[in-house]
Amino acid sequence: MVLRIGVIGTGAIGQDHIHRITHSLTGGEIVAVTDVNSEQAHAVVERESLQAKVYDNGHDLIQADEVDAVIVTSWGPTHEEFVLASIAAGKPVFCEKPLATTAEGCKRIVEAEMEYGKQLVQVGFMRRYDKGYRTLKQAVDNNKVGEPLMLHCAHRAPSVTNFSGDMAITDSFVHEIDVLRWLIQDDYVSTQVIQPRRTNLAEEGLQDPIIILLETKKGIRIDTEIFVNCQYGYDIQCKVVGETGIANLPEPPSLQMRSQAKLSTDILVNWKERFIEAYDVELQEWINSTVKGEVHGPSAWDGYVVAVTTDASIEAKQTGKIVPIEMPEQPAFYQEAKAEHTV
Ligand SMILES: NC(=O)c1ccc[n+]([C@@H]2O[C@H](COP(=O)([O-])OP(=O)(O)OC[C@H]3O[C@@H](n4cnc5c(N)ncnc54)[C@H](O)[C@@H]3O)[C@@H](O)[C@H]2O)c1
Ligand SMILES: O[C@H]1[C@H](O)[C@@H](O)[C@H](O)[C@@H](O)[C@H]1O
Repeated sequence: MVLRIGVIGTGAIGQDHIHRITHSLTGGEIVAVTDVNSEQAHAVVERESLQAKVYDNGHDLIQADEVDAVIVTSWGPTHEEFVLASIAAGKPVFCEKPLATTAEGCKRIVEAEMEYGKQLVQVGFMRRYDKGYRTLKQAVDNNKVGEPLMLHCAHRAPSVTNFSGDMAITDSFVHEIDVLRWLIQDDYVSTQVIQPRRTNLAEEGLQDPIIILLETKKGIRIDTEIFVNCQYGYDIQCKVVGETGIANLPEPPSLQMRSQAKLSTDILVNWKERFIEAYDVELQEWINSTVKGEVHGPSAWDGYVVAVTTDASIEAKQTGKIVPIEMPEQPAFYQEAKAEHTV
């Protein structure tokens, strides 16, 4: 069976997902698209040679008979409304991060999905599909370094544009919030934000870098440096310090050169390249599980946990205090589903 997919939002990542589903992946076909910039939506259909109808708006696309499943890649503040509409229509939906811009919004989605009675929502946290993170998780799960005690992480980008306010947390750190919890199978209990000396190379008003300190239920301490104007490259680091050893996130493969009296390897400069394979695996696994009527990837509950942790971290940045993260118990509805699948 071919999954007939409608895409809401044909901007940067929407175009990437359309391209990979059409040219690299199997089992999915883009049959409908929409964007508030309809000229762009038409241009994408033409450029990718899609047999797809361009809809006036996301709601009509969700209702369309030919659409089996929905991908939401519009701006963050529009996600909640399209995910809720997909649930109301009983259609599986893959939503790029954030699931909603507030924890309350995510909660509304969780409640709607539970009321519907079946999981339909997957959130686009692609790091769980990265080969490096999967290798690291295997080592942790197989007790290769003993019980994890501390994690030292970094999320660095050469530079950013239009990054303001708390986007280092809401746009960047959200990936660590999701993937680290998945990696160590633990929940966060508090967060603190340290603001070191500010780089002169950040846009006016942006505090860069920041260090975020998370504590988990088991007492694991996690420090993450977010530095989005580091100049030298896009660099994601994760080191798990356990009772008997240390496991590092593997570096992306790169040619080692000996030249001009130097031994060197390149560092990537953009996130698309760094996670290109992860996006492919993520969308392929989403198509495969959706056809079976299942959700295997990051759930609406995971999206909610990220939003609660994000809100607490913003408060911690604003107040300079250690802020408790109060998370309700995960509903059985999500626990049962998780027990059956691994991602
Ligand atoms: N998982 C990741 O690593 C990752 C990477 C990049 C972006 N994202 C997320 O994907 C989303 C899109 O990011 P982007 O970089 O593609 O942004 P973008 O601005 O390039 O594209 C968003 C598109 O959505 C359209 N749009 C906005 N409101 C709409 C509406 N109501 N209906 C239909 N279309 C609408 C815009 O016209 C635009 O074309 C964001 O939420 C972003 O955080 C995730
Ligand atoms: O910090 C960036 C992340 O590393 C990427 O994976 C994208 O999510 C991008 O939107 C963020 O700005």
